Parts: sequence; structure tokens; C-alpha cells
Amino acid sequence: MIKIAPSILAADFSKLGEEVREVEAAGADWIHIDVMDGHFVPNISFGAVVMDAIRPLTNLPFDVHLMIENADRYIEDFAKAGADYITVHVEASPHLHRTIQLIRSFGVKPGVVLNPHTPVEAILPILEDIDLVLFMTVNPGFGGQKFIDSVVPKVEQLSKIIRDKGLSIDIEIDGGINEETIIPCAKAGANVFVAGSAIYSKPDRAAALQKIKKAGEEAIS
Ligand SMILES: O=C(CO)[C@@H](O)[C@H](O)COP(=O)(O)O
Repeated sequence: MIKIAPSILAADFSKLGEEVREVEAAGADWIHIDVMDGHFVPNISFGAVVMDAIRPLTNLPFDVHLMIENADRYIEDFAKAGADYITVHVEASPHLHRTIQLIRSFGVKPGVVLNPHTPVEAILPILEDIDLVLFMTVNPGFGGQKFIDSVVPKVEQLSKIIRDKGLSIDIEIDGGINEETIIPCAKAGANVFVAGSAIYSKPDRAAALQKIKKAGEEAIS
């Protein structure tokens, strides 16, 4: 099953509620929420207050991608604001087990994010403790960047490890996803795809979303 998670980073913030409702009606599976602190990444987006404001507008799972330092300090806020998944960067988490346990303690599903250059080996020790692995196919901080295809073999590598261990972990891809780049990622074993500009920059968001999803489904059929 291919899931599409539109990234609201690419939405029109002056009408964020409508933008969320529009992608839900278009067939979105999750809503992807990019939180940036201006330290771990060179950009600032929004925090738990904004997420809290849009939480009543949809029942779709909120997939919160923390691109921040000191994530432990903010996890409770995002959990209380209605996160279903919280992912933290392995590169920004010196005490990864503790952070994962903290996320789970609030009833939220924990996940780990890898930057494009970070090897899969970095997360092997915590694989049995997480629900989601997010592979960045751009360097985090901005929407609209070019897909880095050298990440695809890492997706294949992790997918095999998950299969061999009999684990149930979603593999998500984020950065430069469109109806073409989804194909190698889906074939490599990913099942959740973040798309920002490929959906929100299009006049017909529903058509754009469905085209990406169909390309992913065809790739694995
Ligand atoms: O986390 C990030 C960027 O740091 C992503 O979620 C982007 O927002 C995806 O945008 P597109 O590459 O799809 O435009």
C-alpha cells in the first residue's frame, strides 16, 4: 500500500486550514508536518501551536518531522498537539533510545530520520524500537530541492533487513518526490511518500496527488 503524505511546508500559510482540507479531500493518507529550528537546519518553519490549530480540521494521521536540536524538550508539546508519528534525526539525537522511549511514553509512534549521507548502520541498534524510518532524499531545510538518487540503495538495504528480521516498520521518503522519483523508491521497498511542491505548487492538487500515488502503485504491482 502506497501512502502519500503532503508536506504543509509547501502550503499557503495564510489559509493553512483550507490547504489541509484540500489534500485530505484529494486522497492524502497522512499530513506531513515539517518543524525547523534554524539551528539543526538553516530555516525556521513553525511549532506545536500551529499544529494544534489545524489538528481539529482533519482525522488524518499527523506525521511530525522534527528538524530540531534538543528534540526531547519539545516532544510533549507535539504529542499534546495531536502528533500520531514523531520522527527525530539520528544526526541530532545523541541519546536516541531515550528520545524514542520519550515519544512512545506519550502514546505516539516513534521514527528516525536519516540525512542523505547517513548510513543505514546508524539506526540498526534501535530498529526494534521504532515504527518508522524516514529517508531524506534532499538535505533538510527547504522544500523544492532536487531528489538525491544515491539514497535509493540505502532504502533497498533497510527494506531487506526489515524483511529478514520480520519487523513491521514503515519506510518513508522525503524530498523531491514526484511521479517519476517515487518509482525507484517504491521498487526499493518504501511505502510512505512525502510530497510538498509536487502537490501544493499544482493548480489541481487532487490530480497531482493521485498521479504520484498511481505511479507508486504501478511500480510495485
Ligand atoms: O523536510 C523537508 C525539507 O526539509 C521536506 O518535507 C520538504 O518539505 C519536501 O518538499 P518537496 O521536496 O516535496 O518540495
